Amino acid sequence: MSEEATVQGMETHKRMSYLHWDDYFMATSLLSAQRSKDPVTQVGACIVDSQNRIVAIGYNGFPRNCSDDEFPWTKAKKDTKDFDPLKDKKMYVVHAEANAILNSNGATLTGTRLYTTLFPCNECAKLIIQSGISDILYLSDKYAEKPTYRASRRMLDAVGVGHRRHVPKQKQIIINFDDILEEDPNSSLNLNDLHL
Ligand SMILES: Nc1ccn([C@H]2C[C@H](O)[C@@H](COP(=O)(O)O)O2)c(=O)n1
Ligand SMILES: [Zn+2]
Repeated sequence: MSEEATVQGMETHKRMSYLHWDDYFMATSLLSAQRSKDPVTQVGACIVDSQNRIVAIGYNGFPRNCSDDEFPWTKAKKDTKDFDPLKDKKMYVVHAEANAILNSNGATLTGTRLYTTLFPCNECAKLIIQSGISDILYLSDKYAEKPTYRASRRMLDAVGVGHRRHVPKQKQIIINFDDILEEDPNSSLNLNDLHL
């Protein structure tokens, strides 16, 4: 039997396949990460208040007006003879979590939750603690053993900021613009004509 009960083609019950809150906010973070120009790791973050309202979102990128085409997206290799620390993206990138906090535009973040696609580093942990965020949900912890992430965990644990890996309820969420356009008789837009 289908999830949505129907009588003579009319939906009579609420739709059951709606997104769970945590999946919704993590998906928002993932969507935000898609804005990142970082060729290796795209990170997205979303801050949510106790009433499940999105306060701010962010992704990793260079500071405003620092050109994505002029600043380097490379990682400088320390043990090479032409090592140049100024050619390393980490000198310039604003992390997704930091951008989300900055994008909150002065709203109080006390007691909010941060959804992030990657566990926060130590610098972001400092900002998270100082801004009053009380819980972190993350997807990946791929750098867990690096000192910056161990320091992050140490600070978060010391002050009681909760952190847990988000286990998605849904395996995937498909966004297909075509689905909406196909059911709209007034749409003259043909997605095949788009220049992406
Ligand atoms: N929690 C984090 C961790 C990292 N980022 C950013 C910083 C870089 O743009 C990228 C990591 O690059 P990789 O070392 O994997 O080449 O992710 C962040 O925004 N938030
Ligand atoms: Zn960070």
